[in-house]
Amino acid sequence: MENPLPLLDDNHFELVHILIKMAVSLKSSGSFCSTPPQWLHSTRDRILYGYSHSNAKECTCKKTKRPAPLCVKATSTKVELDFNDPSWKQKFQEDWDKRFNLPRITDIYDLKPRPTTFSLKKNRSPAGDENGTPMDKWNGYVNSDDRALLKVIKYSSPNSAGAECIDPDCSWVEQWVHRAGPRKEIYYEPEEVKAAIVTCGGLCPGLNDVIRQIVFTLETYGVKNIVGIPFGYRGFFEKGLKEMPLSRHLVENINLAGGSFLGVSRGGAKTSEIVDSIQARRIDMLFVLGGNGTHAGANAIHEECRKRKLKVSVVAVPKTIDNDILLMDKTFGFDTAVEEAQRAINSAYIEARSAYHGIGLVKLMGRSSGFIAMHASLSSGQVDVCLIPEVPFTLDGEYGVLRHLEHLLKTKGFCVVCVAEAAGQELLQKSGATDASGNVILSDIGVHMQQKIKMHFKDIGVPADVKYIDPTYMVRACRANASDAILCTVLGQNAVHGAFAGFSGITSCICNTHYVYLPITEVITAPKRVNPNSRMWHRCLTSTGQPDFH
Ligand SMILES: Nc1ncnc2c1ncn2[C@@H]1O[C@H](COP(=O)(O)OP(=O)(O)OP(=O)(O)O)[C@@H](O)[C@H]1O
Ligand SMILES: O=P(O)(O)OC[C@H]1O[C@](O)(CO)[C@@H](O)[C@@H]1O
Ligand SMILES: [Mg+2]
Repeated sequence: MENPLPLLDDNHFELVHILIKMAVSLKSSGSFCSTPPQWLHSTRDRILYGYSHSNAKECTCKKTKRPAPLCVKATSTKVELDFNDPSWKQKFQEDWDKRFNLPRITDIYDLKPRPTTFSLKKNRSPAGDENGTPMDKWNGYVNSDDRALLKVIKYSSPNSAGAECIDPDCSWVEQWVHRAGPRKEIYYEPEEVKAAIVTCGGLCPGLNDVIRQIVFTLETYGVKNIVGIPFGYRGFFEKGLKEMPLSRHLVENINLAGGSFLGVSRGGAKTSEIVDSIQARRIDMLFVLGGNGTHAGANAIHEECRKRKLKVSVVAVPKTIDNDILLMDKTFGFDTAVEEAQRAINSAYIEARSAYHGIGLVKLMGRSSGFIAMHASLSSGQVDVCLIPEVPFTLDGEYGVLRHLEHLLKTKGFCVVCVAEAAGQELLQKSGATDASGNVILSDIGVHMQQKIKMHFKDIGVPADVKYIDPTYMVRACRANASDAILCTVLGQNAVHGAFAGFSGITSCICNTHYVYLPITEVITAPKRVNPNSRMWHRCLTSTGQPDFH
């Protein structure tokens, strides 16, 4: 839903028709390699939406042979709607409910729930307090039918800024998702549970806060056997890596430092070996903290457990400074990364402001999206040019960035540029290299721009003092700030409530300011990217005052 296509006139219908056919043929060939359209529409009022995907198997598009951001294999969920059909909304909603229904262990097991052991009323047992008042008089539980609305804006036109529409009229359609939190009934005997926690991918502020809250909440339920898997998925099969027993006492202070108490790693996604290990270790609940790749891995583990009919709940918590996971307001660590990034921008500003014809250049992380660069530019208010991968730009020529920098030096005497690491990749030579997880290693746009700026001003005979700052790992190796610490606390606690409620293959996240569970399959179809038609990007442009660079 990030980048809805504009309404098309009849002249473009043929094009849309071809696009839809391509989508269908790609789908039927079982492989989707570019960011899939959530929907396409035309003046003939047809819609295709709701592609659901299983895990990435390969990272090159079979059809185009081009590398894909997150190469995925399409599965069978697809609905074609005819907007002339008066019941299209109902059909949409039925399909929506199916897609967002949470997978649970009772789908494969015939299990009876038991009353929860989670109670914040210390003097009462779940069966009732000493006076016989039953716990169900305590309104502290979430009803399994509770829902939160994923979207709350009613756009009256598809041309409204940032509009996310389903039909050509942009009709209001309710999109409900499942509310997170403790249930009155649970599907595990806490005393018998073995729970494991694993942190994968790159570092991210808040990992320790989430680990800590998961341990606290498990203990509140009465779980005694809690372990940490060291160094990501690798810890499941790498010989010599031993699981770490965890307790409230052990993790009490880990949130005071950045990093991961358990260690992280990339690569080594061997689902069957991981599930062999889960089986051998008799793990009942697995909490997986990570980004897009980790979620794809968690879903593969969940599917494999189902195939083997194992009673295991796999619950993910979305971690990434990049904020590039679909549907959710933000991932934990993002806020802190933005705050740190802002410090780098501030230093660049001070350097540039104090130099004669100073140009401060800051490169910020973000593997496939420009959220950190956009938000840090907005929060600092000191950036004159913000460049993100979602908005193409040119450096040279009349409308290029360099000409604008000339103008800024002339008019205000200095300037600050913030560039996202994935921006302008088309201007650079690609190495084709990938990291251990199969992620493309990006070419260095920061160094390239630094050289281009220096050369340009030398060529035109204008002095320019370029100061380049690449804060790299500094933005993610720090401890969580206050807002992330709260997010981590809630997401960690909810992850445990979700596992006890018997869900598996879900992620614990925040949508539209409410805490919810989403099926992992719905959040891994593609990386989330900045919508250049969103109000946020427009606000960033208002703040920087930059023109279009093409
Ligand atoms: N499609 C996939 N299926 C199964 N496992 C995967 C998949 N993609 C990645 N993984 C595994 O998930 C782990 C983390 O992946 P990755 O390195 O891409 O980090 P991430 O979770 O996306 O986080 P970050 O935001 O730091 O990049 C790795 O061990 C990787 O092998
Ligand atoms: O930790 P590594 O392998 O250097 O990866 C760096 C990447 O990880 C992230 O920090 C998180 O995905 C990206 O912003 C960055 O591109
Ligand atoms: Mg990733």
